[in-house]
Amino acid sequence: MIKVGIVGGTGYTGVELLRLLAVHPQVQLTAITSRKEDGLPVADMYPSLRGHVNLAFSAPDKVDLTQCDVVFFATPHGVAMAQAPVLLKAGVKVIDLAADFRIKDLAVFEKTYKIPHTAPQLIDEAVYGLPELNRDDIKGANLIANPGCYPTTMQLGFVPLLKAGLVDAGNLIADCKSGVSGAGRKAEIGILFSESSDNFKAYGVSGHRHTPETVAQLQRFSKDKVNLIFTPHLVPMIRGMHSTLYARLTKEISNEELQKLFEDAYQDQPFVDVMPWGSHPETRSTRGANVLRLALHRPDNGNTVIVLVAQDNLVKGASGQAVQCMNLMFGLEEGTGLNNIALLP
Ligand SMILES: NC(=O)C1=CN([C@@H]2O[C@H](COP(=O)(O)OP(=O)(O)OC[C@H]3O[C@@H](n4cnc5c(N)ncnc54)[C@H](OP(=O)(O)O)[C@@H]3O)[C@@H](O)[C@H]2O)C=CC1
Ligand SMILES: CC(=O)N[C@@H](CCC(=O)OP(=O)(O)O)C(=O)O
Repeated sequence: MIKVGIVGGTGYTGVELLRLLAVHPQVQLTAITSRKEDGLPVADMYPSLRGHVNLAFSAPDKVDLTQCDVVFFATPHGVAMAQAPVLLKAGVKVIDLAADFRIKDLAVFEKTYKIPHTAPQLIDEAVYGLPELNRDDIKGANLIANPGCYPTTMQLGFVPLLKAGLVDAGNLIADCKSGVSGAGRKAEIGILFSESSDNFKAYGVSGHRHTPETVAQLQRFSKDKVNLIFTPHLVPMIRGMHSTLYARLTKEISNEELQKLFEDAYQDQPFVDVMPWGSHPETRSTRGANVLRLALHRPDNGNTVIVLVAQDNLVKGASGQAVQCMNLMFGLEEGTGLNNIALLP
């Protein structure tokens, strides 16, 4: 059994890890930290886990995480970088759901996140945890930088087009929407019920921290310089993310060939569903499941291709993806514990 520790067990991605790992056949949940809820049984806070998780939260300084085989950091940016060096030295694998190791360029990281990096020596060693694009490296990794939720949708939607050299890399547009759980479980005016329900707005339009992460990853697949306009929006739902991606075709290609390009790209990828041409993937069809659904459109058969992408921000956009990485790192079948179907309706 893999002994698992979770730092930040009270937050949304932390408890989503618990939901997935509590029924994972190869995992023994060993330690779950919370600074505020030291001693509280996990199931008292999250009754859905009654009968499945018998642990209590522990203050971070009261647990020895080096007894674990792998530690997930479901914490704000800056926490994993402080603890990863000691854990890695002790032979513990680390999966960070935050951004500490996602950006390889230290100056870009520090400018984007406005914090100094305290473990820059680990940045090169970290592997970007998007299995569909990085599977072999993840298998051999000790330190995973789990992707951001928006970047997952943008990469899986744009990469087949960029790889095939079919679109103008300098003119990519992503119009994305997230449910409110994307902002985490914290008290903040903008995510109060009265502010975010029955409401709809864009945010981060002049610059969002997911742009540099996404551009750097997309650039790996493009000969031409990538330029991305990314606009996130907050939608009045709890879970779910929908991205509408626009790219300009630069070569002659039929709709059938475009569809085949995506079907071929993802045919061996169990967690990416390429829907029939012209479909409309719904966030509801991904709720609680580690799946990303996408579909292609081309208005009036012109030179703009639109990729619609839907996922659950907490599962394929965060904790499910992290478990997918863990499975690969420990030589397990990639889908172990991740094959449940989305909620209906
Ligand atoms: N929500 C989402 O959809 C996604 C989130 N992410 C990323 O995952 C990470 C976690 O997000 P999310 O679960 O939403 O966040 P939450 O705000 O819901 O939870 C944060 C957790 O971290 C703990 N924590 C906070 N500060 C510290 C600290 N200094 N040391 C140790 N523990 C700390 C908190 O518990 P306590 O205060 O009790 O210690 C809490 O359990 C973030 O980096 C986020 O950007 C990535 C993809 C999607
Ligand atoms: C709705 C909402 O606020 N979403 C978050 C994205 C959460 C996430 O995936 O971001 P990181 O892991 O990179 O912090 C935001 O836009 O900041």
